Amino acid sequence: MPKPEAVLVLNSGSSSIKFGLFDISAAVPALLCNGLLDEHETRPRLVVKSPAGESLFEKQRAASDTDGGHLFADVLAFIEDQFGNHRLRAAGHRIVHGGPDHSGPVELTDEVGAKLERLTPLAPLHQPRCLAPVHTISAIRPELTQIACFDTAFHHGMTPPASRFAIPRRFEERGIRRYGFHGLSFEYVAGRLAEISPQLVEKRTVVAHLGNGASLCALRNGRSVDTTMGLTPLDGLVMGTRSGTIDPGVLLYLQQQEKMSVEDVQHLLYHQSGLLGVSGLSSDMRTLLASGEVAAQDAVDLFTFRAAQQVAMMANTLGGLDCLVFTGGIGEHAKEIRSEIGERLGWLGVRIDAVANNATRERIGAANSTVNVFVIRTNEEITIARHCADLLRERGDL
Ligand SMILES: Nc1ncnc2c1ncn2[C@@H]1O[C@H](COP(=O)(O)OP(=O)(O)O)[C@@H](O)[C@H]1O
Ligand SMILES: CC(=O)OP(=O)(O)O
Ligand SMILES: [Mg+2]
Repeated sequence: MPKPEAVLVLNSGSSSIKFGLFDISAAVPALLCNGLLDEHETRPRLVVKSPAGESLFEKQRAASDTDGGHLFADVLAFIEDQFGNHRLRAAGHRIVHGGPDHSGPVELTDEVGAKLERLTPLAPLHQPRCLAPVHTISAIRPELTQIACFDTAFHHGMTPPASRFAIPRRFEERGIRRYGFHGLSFEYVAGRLAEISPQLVEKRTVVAHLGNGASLCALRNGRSVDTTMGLTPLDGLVMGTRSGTIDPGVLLYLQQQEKMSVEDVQHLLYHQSGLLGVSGLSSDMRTLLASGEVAAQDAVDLFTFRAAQQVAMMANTLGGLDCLVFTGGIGEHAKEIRSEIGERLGWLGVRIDAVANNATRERIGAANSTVNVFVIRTNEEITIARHCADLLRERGDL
């Protein structure tokens, strides 16, 4: 009997690093175990669970050891130990920025890796975090194929005017255009929506990925036609620590009048703004919803105001709205946020059923809603596993 084939998936986000081990022997990848590398505590912690949610392994690094990279080595050792009957064929990575050249997954050769490294200024909060495990794994397992799956790829077919900035055309030729992100999540949601409601595929759908990073995608026929993030993951919605859409004049003012350096402005926009900046309290939606402070409520209000405003923008691209989907940590778990955004979109025909919403059912639209409203739990990891399996099969390696 040949050994079953497996792929290790790493999903490095701005607030978490998730991973999953998938059996890719059959057409549909099957989860073997998954886990979280939690770096937010003072000591990085690794938790591995079975598909049923039982804890399989837990490890906390010593206080002196702040390098999360060691935990990737622990993940590989755990897999070797517990799933040694599988043949690990590849490590698949979520890479946030793919730049203009990548419309699909690619093998992470040294050359590709170096090119992706050069995109760091376009995603300074993410790109180094996504590429770090690539380096760790290639040091420990140099023979293992590594594959990059891009957040930008799903939006690659987006065309002007949606993809264009109103600046001189020569900059567009140099790649300064709107790329969009969270594509692995939008791709998963589009696929799941087609399973739940095939008749909605041709309809006008807006997907709201609301997590620590947040963006919207206008979907038609399963493809992205518009999105709220741009050249970088700073544009669009209010996020945990990012400003979202801002008058570019503010940036000039901060530099010219407040004498802030370019680095200070970058730090302000990526790390000190958004929910954290407005509340002065936290970037975590749970903390803000539980707080009685006025500034926390102000931050939540701005979040839902801007989200509804930009859903309307996406609906405008689509020429109307038939379907609204919530996903991401906030979209999946914060019923208050879904309800508030729904209220603000009442004029577009959105009505959320309070009972279904409180119970976080998959369908939360009320009977009199002209818009179908869903909550779909995203799964970027399985999307990456599928892409890796497809690439390995295309190459005849599987
Ligand atoms: N039960 C909950 N209620 C409200 N917000 C939640 C809940 N669970 C998670 N969140 C929020 O989800 C966000 C993280 O989203 P997630 O998609 O997991 O992050 P990332 O962007 O790093 O992938 C945080 O702001 C967190 O507060
Ligand atoms: C692109 C992006 O914003 O990702 P995250 O939600 O992980 O921050
Ligand atoms: Mg995420």
